[in-house]
Amino acid sequence: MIAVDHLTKRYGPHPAVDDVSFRCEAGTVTGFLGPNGAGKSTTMRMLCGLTRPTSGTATVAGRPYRELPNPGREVGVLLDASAQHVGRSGRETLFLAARTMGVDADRVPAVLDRVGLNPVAAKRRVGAYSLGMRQRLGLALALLGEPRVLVLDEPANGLDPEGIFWMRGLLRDFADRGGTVLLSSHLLREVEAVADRLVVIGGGRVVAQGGKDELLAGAGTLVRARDPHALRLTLDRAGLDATAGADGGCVVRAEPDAVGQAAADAGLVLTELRPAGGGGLEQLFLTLTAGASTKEAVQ
Ligand SMILES: Nc1ncnc2c1ncn2[C@@H]1O[C@H](COP(=O)(O)OP(=O)(O)OP(=O)(O)O)[C@@H](O)[C@H]1O
Repeated sequence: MIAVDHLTKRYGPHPAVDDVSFRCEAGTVTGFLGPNGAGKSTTMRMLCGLTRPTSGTATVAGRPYRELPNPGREVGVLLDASAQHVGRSGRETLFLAARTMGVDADRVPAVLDRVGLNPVAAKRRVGAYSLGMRQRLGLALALLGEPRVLVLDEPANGLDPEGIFWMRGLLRDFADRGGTVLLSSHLLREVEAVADRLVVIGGGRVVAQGGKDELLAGAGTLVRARDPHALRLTLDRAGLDATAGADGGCVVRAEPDAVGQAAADAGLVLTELRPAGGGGLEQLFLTLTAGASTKEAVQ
């Protein structure tokens, strides 16, 4: 289990992470989403003892990471796949990590196989690996100690579509066997496919969290009118809270019935009216993080 409570990190006057709290339970995959610079990596680094919080706490299995007696046996961490020693082979990297963690070296071939690094690839120097191969090796390192918790920052970076599909299966299987996964990703469709719960962060603060289905269901109403300006005025006058969505539409925090009625009362011609969650996670993400830098975040 992961518990993050009122976690805050300031660099100078502005908080990179601002009073963030969430839980990740056993048996679930939690998708951690946010635009560039939202504070995802900083939160994960604090969770893994790499960055000291200004205030608040983060624990794995009930303890701060730095107090875990053998952290690799409790939590598998993949924060930066390019941080591996380039002069060693993948196999050597894993053998060394196994010795450090007190894991039986016999586990190494099985873990290599699990992440899809074949014996030829495993003997090559990491310096010659593609980013996708480094991600697989990073995942192998994370899984080596048979932890119950995985913390993965952008693990799909550099993976091809087949690799992304494979990783989705691996994470789902890990959670279905009772593991806990916290996963940050820019690939919203992948997160949508694998996550049970979502934590959405923007400008260092949690803007939404909860079950994926529940968040998608409560995403409000997407409405478009022939005259967008008149629509905004009408929604304002009706006291309906609206955010400009993608492509000139508005996402309104109200049921379609209330939005349609307000438009009809004002004699507006609507070209679209539907639950916003029908647009999936991408639409929800854009709505929740509107105003923050989302340009690079949606792929
Ligand atoms: N060591 C540091 N010193 C100063 N500012 C930092 C440092 N690390 C992060 N920041 C700032 O904190 C904010 C959050 O950064 P962070 O890397 O956590 O965001 P992110 O959500 O992981 O973004 P991305 O998706 O682009 O990786 C950014 O404004 C960033 O510039």
